[in-house]
Amino acid sequence: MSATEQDRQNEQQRVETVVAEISKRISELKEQVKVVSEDIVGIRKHFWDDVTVNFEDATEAIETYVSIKQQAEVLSERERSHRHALHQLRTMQRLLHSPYFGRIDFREETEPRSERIYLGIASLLDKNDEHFLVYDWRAPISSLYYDYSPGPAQYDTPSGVVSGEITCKRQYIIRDGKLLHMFDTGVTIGDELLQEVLGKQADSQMRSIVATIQRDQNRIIRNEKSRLLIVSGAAGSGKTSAALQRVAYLLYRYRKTLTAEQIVLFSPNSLFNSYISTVLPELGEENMQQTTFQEYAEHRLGDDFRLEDPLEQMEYVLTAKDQPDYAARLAAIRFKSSTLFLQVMDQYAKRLMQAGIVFRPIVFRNRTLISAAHIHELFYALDTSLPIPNRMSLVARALLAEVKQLERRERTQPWVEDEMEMLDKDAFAAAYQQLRRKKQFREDSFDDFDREQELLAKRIVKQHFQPIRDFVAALQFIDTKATYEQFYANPQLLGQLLPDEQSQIPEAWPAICSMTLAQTKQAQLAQEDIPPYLYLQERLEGQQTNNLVRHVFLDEAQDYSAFQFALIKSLFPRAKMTVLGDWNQAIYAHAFHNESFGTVASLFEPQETETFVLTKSYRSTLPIVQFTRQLVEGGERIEPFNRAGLVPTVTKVHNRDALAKQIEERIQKLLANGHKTIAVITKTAAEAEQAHERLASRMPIRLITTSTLSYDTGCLVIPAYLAKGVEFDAVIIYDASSASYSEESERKLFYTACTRAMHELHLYYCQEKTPLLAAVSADSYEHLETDQ
Ligand SMILES: Nc1ncnc2c1ncn2[C@@H]1O[C@H](COP(=O)(O)OP(=O)(O)OP(=O)(O)O)[C@@H](O)[C@H]1O
Repeated sequence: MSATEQDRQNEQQRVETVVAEISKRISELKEQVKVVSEDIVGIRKHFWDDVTVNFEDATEAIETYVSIKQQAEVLSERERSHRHALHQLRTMQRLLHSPYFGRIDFREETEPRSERIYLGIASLLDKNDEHFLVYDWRAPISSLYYDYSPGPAQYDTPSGVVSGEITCKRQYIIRDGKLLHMFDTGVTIGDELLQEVLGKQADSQMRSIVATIQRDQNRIIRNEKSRLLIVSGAAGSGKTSAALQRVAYLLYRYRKTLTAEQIVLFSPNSLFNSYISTVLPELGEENMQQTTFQEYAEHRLGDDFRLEDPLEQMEYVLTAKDQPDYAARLAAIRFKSSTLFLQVMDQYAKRLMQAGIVFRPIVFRNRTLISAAHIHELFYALDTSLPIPNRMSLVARALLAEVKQLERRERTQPWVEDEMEMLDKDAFAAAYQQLRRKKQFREDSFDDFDREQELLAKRIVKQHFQPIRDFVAALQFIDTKATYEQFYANPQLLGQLLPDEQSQIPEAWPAICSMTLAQTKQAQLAQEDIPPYLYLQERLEGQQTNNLVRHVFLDEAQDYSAFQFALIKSLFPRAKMTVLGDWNQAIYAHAFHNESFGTVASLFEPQETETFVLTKSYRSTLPIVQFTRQLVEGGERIEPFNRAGLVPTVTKVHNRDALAKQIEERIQKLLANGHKTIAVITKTAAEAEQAHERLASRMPIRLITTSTLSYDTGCLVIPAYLAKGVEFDAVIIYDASSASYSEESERKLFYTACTRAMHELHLYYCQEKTPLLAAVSADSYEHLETDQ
């Protein structure tokens, strides 16, 4: 069935009817919000007028209590109703702009006629609250729209499967109450609307995709069964989009039991957090909690160590190749992030059950009150089959009892008397008052000088001992740092802890050990040491788990090490996990030898796990995807979305000055072509600074660094690893010469940078172009050479 002019007129009329209904609701809701807020102000103002306060006897007091309670309930009911009306009002305001985006005509098997289902970002009932003028895109019936072409179709409902036939499927672009376009579609969500959406200019914030969710993405969004959902997808295939619409779906599906605070998204960096932060509010939902692994590590270890940032580590890997310990450091990064090392740490923790944990003594005024050896003895006297954290709690309990004894004995120490003499009048008066108060319940006299002295001593010692009690309760007698260091102090130990003798250990292990110790001695922890350190800490002190969180999302999951997966899983024992990533974008050194989601999959039972693969790339034009997919192994499996555009260019320039001039000219052209966000992507932060310096004298351009929290449209210079997950209208690769991208290990970073482009991609190089372009066929880009 194709859309005729008559159809179009009917549809425009329907839009107008629905918009009129929405406008009416908006006025009603505005009035309601006004009335309710006036009520609230009134109740708050006159709260006590309607309450009879009388505490003369128990009956009166109860009546007073009941009357206050009633009044408070009226107030909180009004407040609830205000929140509800406001929420409804906001939803209606969002619908007013574009009330729906799709329609299916569905005839249930048992019905003679089909029903028209219009889909929008929220539900709208007619004025009698009987029929849906618009269905929420997350309603069970709406899945038909995403999953089927016209023909036989079915959907799940809580009471079973409903089968029937889709007789028409239509898409609309409605803006400000005007029907701009409509398309009838045969296949899933037709190309026209996607073309329209994807052809737009990039924003500094991500947009929702509910109008054009593809079938494969819908399966991810609506999956409810798996404890672990793994999504492996090409650059630009909509992994992040699917994750965010999934959050919105879950909040709708479980709206009675699930709140946004019970969902946590781990993302690559703060810039990315701000990039995605508008999607859920656009859909009328609150944002989930957003964090990064580094933020979590800072929270746990930030007081004890200066933690290296993942981006500092990255900058080192990319720029410190000439340093003498570079090879050892790289080996350390890879080894310490591997599953093998996770097993080694596990073995180490098991061995610590029998012997070897280092303890801190309990020291008071430079005197050892309880020696480390004594704590060691207490700990290892306990049943060795008990988990370490349980034994630690028992030790803490025993220590607190000992501290109590010691505290009593301490009262007779000369320093206490000295301190008493130093007490000023006020302190004496306070002690006296305290004694007086206590005296009411005692028989002996408060005049008793000795007793006053005794109580003052008790008070003084108690005050001084409080930090000791805190120290014990916080298990600070465990010296995790020394226990971690002890593992490196004896490089031979590793051999004894390997799960099997064939395991490969780095040749540079002794050097790695010294390097690690040199850092920890200065209270610094390298990025690769953070997960194993945290892991050991958890094994010694016990988990700091969060039982409230029900869903954890890990975006850019290829950047997580085996350790990080294991830690995150154990932190949220009651949560389902959605893990999304692309191995072609595994830019961190620890990921080079860890090319699958096997590690994370092994954390759950196979029957609890489902894996989805997204192969179609939506972000970039056809020529850009045809270019970028040749950069990576297996790239032929990446399917471009058929959107026309200019072929990428690769331009040779003579020197750095010429480079800046050429880039400036390119940017002017891009701006003239209507592109809004243009990113000059460099390999490193150091290079970004240099590029910015050269370009900033020629045009307004912003430098993005690790401390940038958000960005606006415009021109920017950004290092590749900060551009992760983000996209731009046009990308300029600042220096694609062989001097810059020379190593195979930089391929993924280079690929990540190039795949940030939506509409145009331009690469520049001096002298030789990078060997990473060798496999790219010459007809997939335009080679340009300048005479400058
Ligand atoms: N179904 C869709 N409809 C419209 N746009 C889509 C759809 N799927 C993806 N996109 C668009 O494609 C672009 C890339 O999506 P997204 O960032 O979610 O991909 P990704 O797989 O996370 O990418 P990367 O791994 O490269 O960061 C975004 O602009 C997104 O809006």
